[in-house]
Amino acid sequence: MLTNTDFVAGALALIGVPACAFGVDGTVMAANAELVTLLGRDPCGAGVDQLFTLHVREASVALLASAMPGVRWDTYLTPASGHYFAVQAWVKPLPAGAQVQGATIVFNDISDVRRDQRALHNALLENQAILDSAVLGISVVEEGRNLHCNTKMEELFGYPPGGMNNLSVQAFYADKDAWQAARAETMRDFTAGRINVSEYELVRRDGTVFWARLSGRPFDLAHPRGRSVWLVDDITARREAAEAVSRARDELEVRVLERTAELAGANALLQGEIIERRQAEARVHHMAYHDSLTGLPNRALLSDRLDRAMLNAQRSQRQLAVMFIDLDRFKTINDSLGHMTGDQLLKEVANRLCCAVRGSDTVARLGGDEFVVLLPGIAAPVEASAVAEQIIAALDESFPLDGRQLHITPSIGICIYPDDGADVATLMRNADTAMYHAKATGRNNYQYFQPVMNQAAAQYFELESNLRNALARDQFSLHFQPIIDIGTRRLHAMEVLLRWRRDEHDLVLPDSFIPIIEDNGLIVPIGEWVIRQACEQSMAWLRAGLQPVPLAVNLSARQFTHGALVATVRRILDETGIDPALLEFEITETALMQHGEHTQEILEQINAMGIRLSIDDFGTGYSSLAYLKRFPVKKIKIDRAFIKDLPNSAEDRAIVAAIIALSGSLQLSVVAEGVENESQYALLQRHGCQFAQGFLFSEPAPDHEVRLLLPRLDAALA
Ligand SMILES: Nc1nc2c(ncn2[C@@H]2O[C@H](COP(=O)(O)O[C@H]3[C@@H](O)[C@H](n4cnc5c(=O)[nH]c(N)nc54)O[C@@H]3COP(=O)(O)O)[C@@H](O)[C@H]2O)c(=O)[nH]1
Repeated sequence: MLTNTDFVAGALALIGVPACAFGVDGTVMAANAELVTLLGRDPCGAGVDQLFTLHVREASVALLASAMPGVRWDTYLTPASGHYFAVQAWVKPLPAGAQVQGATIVFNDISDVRRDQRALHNALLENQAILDSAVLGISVVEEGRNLHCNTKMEELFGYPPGGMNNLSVQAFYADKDAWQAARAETMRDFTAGRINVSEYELVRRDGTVFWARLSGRPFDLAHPRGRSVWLVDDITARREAAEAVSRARDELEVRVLERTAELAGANALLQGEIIERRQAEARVHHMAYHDSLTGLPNRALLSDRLDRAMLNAQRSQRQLAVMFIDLDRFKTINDSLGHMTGDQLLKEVANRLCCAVRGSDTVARLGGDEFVVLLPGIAAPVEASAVAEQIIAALDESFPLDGRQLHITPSIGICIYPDDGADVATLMRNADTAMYHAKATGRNNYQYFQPVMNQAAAQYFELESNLRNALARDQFSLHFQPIIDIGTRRLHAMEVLLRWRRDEHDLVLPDSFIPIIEDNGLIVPIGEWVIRQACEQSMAWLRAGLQPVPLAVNLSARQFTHGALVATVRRILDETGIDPALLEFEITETALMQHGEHTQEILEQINAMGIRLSIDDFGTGYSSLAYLKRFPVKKIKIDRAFIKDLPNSAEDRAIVAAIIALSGSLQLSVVAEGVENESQYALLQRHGCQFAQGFLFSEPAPDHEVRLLLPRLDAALA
């Protein structure tokens, strides 16, 4: 028979969710299978309170006791396993007419719901924890309003907790324009399905600003205008640092540019200096090996080339020639016409020398008027003769310089390698010796070196060296040679002739030393000494009561053209007090002709002082009386070469007669030199020659002899 309890159990079985029924005494009367499964045990017979987990048991029993119809509450059951799980309990009392009194409890398993709730809760807690611990400001924005945000965001903007909620985002921008620009940019990115990342200067609650990096994205990229989440980072420090870095980089860049420019400048300067230095080195090198005036190789380069040429000649079994060239009387031109003209002449000479030799030959200048020509690889010494002749011919033509026609001749010394020397020094020395020999043999010629020349050269150098001290040692003296009036055979004048007493026994005649002192320039101080000495002698005769006669002093070409001559003579006249009428200067016609207008000028100045001028050695040079007419010359002296054979040579007689006749017509007095016998004297007298000089009357003699020829002043007055 079916009991009421069976009926209740049958009803419970139909419910389909865990359920049970309990009586008024609180004992479970029936439980369906779902509940038994859920609990893992059959609760029937046990107290209903035992269904519930301990911590909710009391509360649940209280609710059951209230027997409120339809009471529902969430509670926990404790299954056999010991785990509890969430259920919603729904109590319904058994109907009042029922045979059993009690109530049913239907359980709704809400453990999943609870788990989900818990998970959600945990997720929310997690999110909150994340939001609260985030170092970035995070906010949710909708329709331009900040719905809510994290603490960091509030800190960033200086708001109290919740103070930013529902605020318009515009409030965070400096002005409306900035905000609208940001919105437009955001919409552009969101619409394109991108997150928006931007940097703006935002405003805090207190009005201060800071630089923020914003990164926003819509919750749903498909709805760009919907809710969005924003991350905000204060990047002021980073920007300042970046700006500082940028400034520093800019400064660095500027500094680098400046330094680069500086370095470029310095580099350019350096390059310039390197070029300049190279040029200077090249110049120095050129200067070291070339003559600055003519550009020709100098002694150093010549030595080098000579060295190489000797090696080549040795290898090729050939010879070479060294030609030492000295320009005759160049110093006279230099002294008289000045260094500028002298330099010009040297340059022209250099050109002509270069033209006279082959390209493979070397023309060098050693200095002054000394040149050397090196002929490498000659087959025989005679080849040097051909070159020497070409050089003489090349210089033969006059040099038009400064409106003058200058003439210069070379003296050339030649020596041959290996016969005359096997090293540079010996070859140069021997060529030089040969050159001196060429000078001694009349200049304007060439001479090959011969060993015997060394002896002559040694003598020459000894002489030259002694001459340098002769003036200081008072070794010079004057001799005087009378010039006789042919008509009366009485003393007319005296020529002053220099003598050198080299030692006690050795009286040296001028022909042996005048050319040397002309060459080395000593003629200028020695010549001055002669003029002064002659003037003093004349004054001494006067003081001795003798009637002085005019003294004829020889002037060499070099002395004549020396710039200081006129001033020197004037000073001597002043200092000695001699009457200028008692002084005559004899100049060779060659010396006169050499310097054209310059000569004219000097002659006129001398003439203006009252000193007479005569032409010495007439007939040996240009012999142009017409030309001489231009000069203030009073007398000519016929060279003794024409007098010597006068009695026997019709030709000489004709020449002498012509000179005397022409001189007469030009109102020039004539002196015949070198008259040694009466025949010559008679002939000269017959041809109307006024004056004569020669051994027939007297050889040159010292003062103490010639003063005997001078009339006494008192006798002359009587
Ligand atoms: N610039 C200077 N030149 C000078 C000076 N003193 C002399 N000289 C020149 O030296 C040359 C030689 O002079 P010297 O040896 O004195 O010979 C002179 C006479 O001794 C010589 N003479 C004179 N008469 C005769 C003669 O009858 N027979 C002969 N064989 N010789 C004779 O002639 C020389 C003088 O000649 P000149 O001068 O041409 O009148 C000589 O050229 C001097 O000029 C000086 O101080 N400065």
